[in-house]
Amino acid sequence: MRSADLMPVTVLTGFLGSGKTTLLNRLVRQPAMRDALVVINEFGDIGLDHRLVAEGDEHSVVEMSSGCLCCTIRGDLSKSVQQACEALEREGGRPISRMIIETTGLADPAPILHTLMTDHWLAQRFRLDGVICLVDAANGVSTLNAHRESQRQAAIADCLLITKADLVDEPRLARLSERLAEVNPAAEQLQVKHGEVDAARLTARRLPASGNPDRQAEGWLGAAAYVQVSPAAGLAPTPSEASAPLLAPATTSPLSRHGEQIRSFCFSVEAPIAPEVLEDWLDLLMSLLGDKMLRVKAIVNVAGQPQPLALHGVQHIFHPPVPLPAEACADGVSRFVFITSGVAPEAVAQLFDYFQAPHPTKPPQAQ
Ligand SMILES: Nc1nc2c(ncn2[C@@H]2O[C@H](COP(=O)(O)OP(=O)(O)OP(=O)(O)O)[C@@H](O)[C@H]2O)c(=O)[nH]1
Repeated sequence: MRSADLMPVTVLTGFLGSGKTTLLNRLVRQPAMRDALVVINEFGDIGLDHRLVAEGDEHSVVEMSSGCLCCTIRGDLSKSVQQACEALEREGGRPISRMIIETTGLADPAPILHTLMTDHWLAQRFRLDGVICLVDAANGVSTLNAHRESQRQAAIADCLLITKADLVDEPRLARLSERLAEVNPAAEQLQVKHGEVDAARLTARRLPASGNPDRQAEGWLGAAAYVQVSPAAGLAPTPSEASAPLLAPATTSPLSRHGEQIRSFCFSVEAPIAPEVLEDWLDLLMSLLGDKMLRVKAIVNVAGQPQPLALHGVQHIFHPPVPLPAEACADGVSRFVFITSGVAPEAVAQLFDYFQAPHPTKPPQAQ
């Protein structure tokens, strides 16, 4: 099945009490979400959230409450979705056309995206449309500072929804907005009150499908918002990083003040990239550092290919590449956005140089 034919999945994430259920309740009432399958993951013995979600076909809401989707019950996602689809079919219900997954407040979204990409049944039917992260305006900054999960949720998102904006003043909102831009410079930020948002706004940053306009691909990548890194020199290392092992996380960064060090950057390559260089480089990066790769997005000019390719990876896995219209990479520059947990940009740049070099000698030392 072509990527464009797969059903879109929206992952709704956000820390405890950030307003996910409130938002979902509003979303499912909108015509654009009429045919959505809603998966609600709750933690604890008594799941309540699903009861709060608006009426609708009983099979269009799937509750998963025996554990957290990102750790213990990943395999159950596929089974539960499959059962819901079969039940709808058996009972003549409306076929679904998209899925929304509400994660628990403590979930790390990366393993959930990984499951969507690697589970055979799911990957044949669904594609990630976007990750929406809700951040509570009243507690957002302190939550980001105190909880690694909250930083990861914000870092990986395509769109950041600042909820409960009615509870705080403008300076406080501005501080939160700045902090979020540190963690995730490319994500669009929207303010939401009591879950009121147009569903169409949340689906505007999806992974481009063949034939989509190039502007959409550009928006999806958001490359311009990141620290820029290029091959050969990479970024000049700071004195403390210069003597550190290449693949060890760097110790100093403006983003390392609070808990986990999220490092995101855009690596650009001007000349077309030979397919074997691309494959070897990404294979090695993902096998050495996959668990630190929260998200990788790229639009690549591959040597000998008439169309640029969109790549999308999470942890050790990449989606099948999606060919884009030539205009999506009009300047011929390949751009890779890396959102990582502590991966130094130099590691990415130097590994690329190694594979790009005509007579490589020895790969850089992994730690
Ligand atoms: N004032 C105000 N309250 C809000 C807003 N959005 C949500 N709330 C309230 O915040 C509380 C938590 O909202 P939920 O939607 O349950 O949050 P959640 O993210 O689903 O919570 P968990 O499932 O516990 O992680 C509820 O009492 C909501 O009514 C908002 O924009 N403004």
